Amino acid sequence: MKIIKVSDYEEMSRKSAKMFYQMIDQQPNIRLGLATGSTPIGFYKYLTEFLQAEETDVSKLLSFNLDEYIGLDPQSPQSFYTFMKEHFYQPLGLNQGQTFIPDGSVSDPDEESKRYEQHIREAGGIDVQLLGVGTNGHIGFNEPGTPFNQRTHQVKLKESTRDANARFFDSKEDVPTHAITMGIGTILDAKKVVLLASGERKADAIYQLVNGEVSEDWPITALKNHPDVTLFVDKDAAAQL
Ligand SMILES: O=P(O)(O)OC[C@H]1O[C@](O)(CO)[C@@H](O)[C@@H]1O
Repeated sequence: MKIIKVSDYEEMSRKSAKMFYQMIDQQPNIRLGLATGSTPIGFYKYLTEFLQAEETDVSKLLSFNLDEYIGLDPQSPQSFYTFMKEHFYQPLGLNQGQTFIPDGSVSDPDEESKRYEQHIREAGGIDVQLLGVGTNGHIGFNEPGTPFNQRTHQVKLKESTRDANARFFDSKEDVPTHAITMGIGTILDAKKVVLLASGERKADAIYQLVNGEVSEDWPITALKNHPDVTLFVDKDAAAQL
């Protein structure tokens, strides 16, 4: 694992975005795996800026998001689709034929999970997967205890995760109880993984990734089994290293 220690959120966002910019520039038909949450907001801002400044051709890239809540209309303000539209798809003018995210509004989320997994496979897999990490070490919505070989599937969210994400909703009750997420097996199939971690809330998870044993108790430790992981970590998240 390559560990890039940076001073703060801003530097993490800029440096990781520069890395993605260079990969897109070199491989215009790259298949990106993307993430939502507070962590990558700065990353998307810089990546959009770099691509626009260089007038990079983004018409051939494909993007696949990690996860989506079940029971939210894609157009609802809290859906991960809306997040992606605002931070990445619209600023770059990406079209619906190149941006993919599980549809959490369907009547059969298990069927949707299978369809999504198959879609990734048919596209040839993911070249580089961006990840954030939950305070309990979750990646995507793969909570502690998730088998590492799982593919895209439906999950029941931990109350701690619903609490952590309640800030995006009017009240905790509005936070969906379930989601569709790429499985850890799906994530590990990406050729390259780039993980962003900022802030002291992430320090335990980063400690486990770098110094802990591989264990389903900390889903992030699955990345120890991947041959090409780059971690961008700021001072606060690296506090226990
Ligand atoms: O970046 P944040 O908002 O701290 O969230 C951390 C993780 O939680 C999730 O948003 C899911 O709860 C992940 O997608 C993300 O990587």
